[in-house]
Amino acid sequence: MAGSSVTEGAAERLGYITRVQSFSACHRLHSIHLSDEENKRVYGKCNNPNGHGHNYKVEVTVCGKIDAHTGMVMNLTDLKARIEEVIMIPLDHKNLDKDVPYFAKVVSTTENVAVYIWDHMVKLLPPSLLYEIKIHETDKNIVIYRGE
Ligand SMILES: Nc1nc2c(c(=O)[nH]1)N=C([C@H](O)[C@H](O)COP(=O)(O)OP(=O)(O)OP(=O)(O)O)CN2
Ligand SMILES: [Zn+2]
Repeated sequence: MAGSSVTEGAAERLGYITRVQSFSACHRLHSIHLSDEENKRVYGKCNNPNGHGHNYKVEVTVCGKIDAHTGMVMNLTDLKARIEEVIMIPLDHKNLDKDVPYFAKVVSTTENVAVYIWDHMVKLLPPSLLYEIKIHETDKNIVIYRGE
């Protein structure tokens, strides 16, 4: 089109960018809202008193306009720094239930880990930029949270 360029065209386009981060942690599925018997019934082997571990893989996706001047939705190096703050420092090599105060009363399901990450990440990013937190708890168990 006359008068436009590839760079100008990109200014109106939305991009989704994702940074992947792995962390290791242990936990036990045990709800303070359930009796010991109910906990055993609901969570089965995951209610084992001494817990179990995961190598979680988290995908943090942001969505926004591709800036005409920088060519970026946001600098992935900045996203990496936020991930360090929100995921690695508080969660990596931790016992989620004992080391992370948030999970003292909130059961450490992967759904709730995703909510935890969303709630902390959203405060550190420009408004409306965070799109999705996807967590691979195992190769087969995957949870998505989009702030809804
Ligand atoms: N809705 C949820 N259900 C379960 C969660 C969860 O976070 N949200 N978590 C667990 C356990 O923590 C557990 O670690 C899952 O283990 P497991 O079923 O053994 O994992 P795999 O499916 O990968 O194992 P395979 O035996 O290879 O199938 C349980 N439920
Ligand atoms: Zn587990």
